Amino acid sequence: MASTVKRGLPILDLSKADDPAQKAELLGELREALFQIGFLYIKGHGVSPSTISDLVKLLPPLFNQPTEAKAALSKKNSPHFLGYSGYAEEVTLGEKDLREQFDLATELPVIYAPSAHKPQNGNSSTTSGRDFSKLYWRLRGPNQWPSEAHVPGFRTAFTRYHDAVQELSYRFVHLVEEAFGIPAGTFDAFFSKAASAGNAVVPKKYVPPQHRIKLIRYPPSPTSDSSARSQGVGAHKDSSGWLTFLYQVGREEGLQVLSPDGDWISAPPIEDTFVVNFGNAFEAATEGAVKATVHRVLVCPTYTMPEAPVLILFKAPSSTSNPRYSIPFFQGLPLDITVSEIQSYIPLSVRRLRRDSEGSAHGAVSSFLDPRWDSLGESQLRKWIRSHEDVARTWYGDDVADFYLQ
Ligand SMILES: O=C(O)CCC(=O)C(=O)O
Ligand SMILES: [Fe+2]
Repeated sequence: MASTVKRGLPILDLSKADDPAQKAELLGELREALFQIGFLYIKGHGVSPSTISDLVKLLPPLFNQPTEAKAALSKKNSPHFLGYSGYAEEVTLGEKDLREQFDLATELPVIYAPSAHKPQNGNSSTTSGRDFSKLYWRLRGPNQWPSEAHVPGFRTAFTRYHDAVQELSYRFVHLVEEAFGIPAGTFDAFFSKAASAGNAVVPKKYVPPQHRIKLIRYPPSPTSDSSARSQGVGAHKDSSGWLTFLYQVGREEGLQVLSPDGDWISAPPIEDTFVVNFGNAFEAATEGAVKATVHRVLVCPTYTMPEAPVLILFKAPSSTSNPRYSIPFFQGLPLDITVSEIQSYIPLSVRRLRRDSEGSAHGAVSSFLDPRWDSLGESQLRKWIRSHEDVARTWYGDDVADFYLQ
């Protein structure tokens, strides 16, 4: 296992899926990546270059808006924790994250209904019997869009990017299912798509999930001491969703991945690729067979050599003065889904592959398995409240905030 990781993080070419002669090879590579490191690059992903560049070129104007315009989009306005957070407003592992970000999501209306146990819109065919007075439904709701005057074309470019990466994420999940040896489409029910024929599980109807996309800017490190790289975002497992599809903009490095041996491996930007990793829910669903791999971003004040020498041929050294931008897409799951429900979709043959966590730097299986947090929505609410206490106190009140902050 270690030998694979030491060769560098795997790069999988998804276009092999279209060629019957190459598909088996791709699925073999995917199985290895899933069970050995849980962190990989994909190329041949099918998202058009213009869809990516149309959003990427709006990142400087988005972040360079006047301070008041950004403040007007603050997450503090949003019970859904959607909007802008300023530089160093978030904390990971007790330390400030030196980045600023816009949190956006699939554009969806409010569904939370505090005094009702049934949806008020009468759309009972997909949602019957659901209790929308549960507080975690309040996480779901519309975006705060920047104004056309400040960032012209933003909503159109963002929506096109969202839709394309959503499509990629669904296609990729089908490959994961095949790599697991279960029918492609088994997890379609989570995304409110009709499950494919041949799926033995009778799918429950879920409310379509809301995917979240962060647009992040890491300013260059404030220190010129190259040994003192600062925390862009502290070591963490992704907790927002099922899978993460990260686009790293430009050439600025900083992303690092914790290997099972406890070494930090660089995950530099590679042109025309997305990085894929797995969230806490995926780790919990597979009982740790696929890890929610720990990663972090260190902001570099000076150029550091990438670990894979071949990359140097294709890259100019990073400049010290460029900010680093990145765009993670967190594939959402229905908020009322429970760990045991998700697990019922995963065959025992996969769950048995759990590596012994003892002695592994990946540590024990996610706290998402904690029975106190019955549904995904419950664990998401806890996560958002813990990272944005001010938003929580404003919109959810002190009792709720105190409960989840304990
Ligand atoms: O900026 C990056 O490259 C990674 C960001 C990340 O891991 C996160 O926001 O969860
Ligand atoms: Fe992350």
